[in-house]
Amino acid sequence: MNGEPVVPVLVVGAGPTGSTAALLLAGLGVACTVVDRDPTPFPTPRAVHLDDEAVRVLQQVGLADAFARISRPAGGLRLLDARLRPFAQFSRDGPGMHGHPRSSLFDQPELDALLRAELERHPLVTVRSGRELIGIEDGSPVTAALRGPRGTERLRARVVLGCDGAHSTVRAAIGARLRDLRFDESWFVVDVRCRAGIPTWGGVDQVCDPRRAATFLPLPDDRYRWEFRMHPGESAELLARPEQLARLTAAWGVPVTELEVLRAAAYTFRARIADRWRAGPVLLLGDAAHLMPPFIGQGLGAGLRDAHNLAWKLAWKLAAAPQSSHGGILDTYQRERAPHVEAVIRGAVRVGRALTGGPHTTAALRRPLAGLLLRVPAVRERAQRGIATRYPAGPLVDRRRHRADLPGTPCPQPTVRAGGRPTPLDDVLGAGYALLTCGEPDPALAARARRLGARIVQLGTDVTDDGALRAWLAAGRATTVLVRPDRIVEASSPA
Ligand SMILES: O=C(O)CCc1cccc(O)c1
Repeated sequence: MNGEPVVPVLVVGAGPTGSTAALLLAGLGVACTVVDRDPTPFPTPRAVHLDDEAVRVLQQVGLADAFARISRPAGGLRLLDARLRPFAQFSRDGPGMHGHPRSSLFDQPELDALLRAELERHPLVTVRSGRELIGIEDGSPVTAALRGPRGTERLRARVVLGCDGAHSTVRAAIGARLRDLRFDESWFVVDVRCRAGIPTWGGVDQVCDPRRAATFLPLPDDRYRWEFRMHPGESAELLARPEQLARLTAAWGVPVTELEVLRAAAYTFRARIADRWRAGPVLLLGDAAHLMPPFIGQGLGAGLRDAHNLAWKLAWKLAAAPQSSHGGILDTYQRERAPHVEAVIRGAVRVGRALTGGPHTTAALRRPLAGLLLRVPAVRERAQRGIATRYPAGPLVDRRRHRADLPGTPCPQPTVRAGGRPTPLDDVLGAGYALLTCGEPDPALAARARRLGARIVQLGTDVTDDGALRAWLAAGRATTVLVRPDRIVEASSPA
């Protein structure tokens, strides 16, 4: 066993979070072995929504165009009463700050196929499907025991990433516990094809009916998803019967005979967060670290943000790059991600309760109350904005320099002109650190950028844009920002 080669990173779980983590790492020159329990990607749809910041992560692994082809931009979220009459709408029209549609709906098996093909193509990634992790032995390197087609195999790795979902074996192996954020509801999830089409406005509909809360999502092409809150005593088998399905979907006006059911299953929507995301070289990402109800469509996006936050830090750690100021770089992973994810989970729970909870009297009040609340500009602005990442101050988020608003938040990605051609900003920033400036950075920041090997991007010379970047810098009282490889601003120079 000791003569066996040691792989730099073992990724457990080839779902979108694990696959994206492996591709990000491979893009940074780190070889990964990805193992998955299932011999082939899981064929049924699960996640259906990503926001623009999450699609920007897919862009970093070269999949933004392919994702655009398999997804449809969504108009936003509407709240409907029990008779499907809209009473509030949160629009996600127009380009977001990340250079992608602010809301996209897709069918997960298609995303899985894109990611799997990319993994298979990458010379630094090895995929070993049909192998289930059964244990991890501490040590340096770590030894993972895998049950595979030829019995138990052992694999040694410098780092193990647990991307193995809600029932994570890696989580159990490091003794992490899930903290309960108090949401447990059983919902019936039905994915269908309807060749005749179901009339939609192009966004997500949330039916705020306490007797039968429901969500309706128009996926690409002729696919659709319904989610119905289940009543005590109901089962997926019962609700999947044609007469029950006809009753549940009647308000949408489609004969049940027009529906081809792709999947009908009961799900328990939960809100949980792991108390520790790392034990030495073993780390948790995605559903292994956190679970949230789907009411704001942020579950998978949180996993992709985890991968984005961690991959470059891990690459630096493994390369022992000259980041002497970044000692304990892996400690920043949970410190940054956990508060953000917890806020998102709590937001999803609040939305779920507000939209679908409570007795009939609450439902009667919901409509006028939503109307009133949405007249308050701050509330409206907050609801329209959706989820915005903001990491706390720490070793990689420097808010000490001046009254800095930008550190800890993402740098926008407009299309800029570079070398005479329209180019997404991230292509100009490159895969490492970048210093984006429209003035003279203060000497300390410039020196830090040099130490980090940052690419210097001068606004107005190297790139020009329509003024959005200057406006963003000015609003953040900055002339220069040091942008991390995950596009989060680490530090800024005052204006
Ligand atoms: O807020 C949005 O624009 C989308 C919300 C959404 C996405 C997916 C499921 C869901 O219940 C809501």
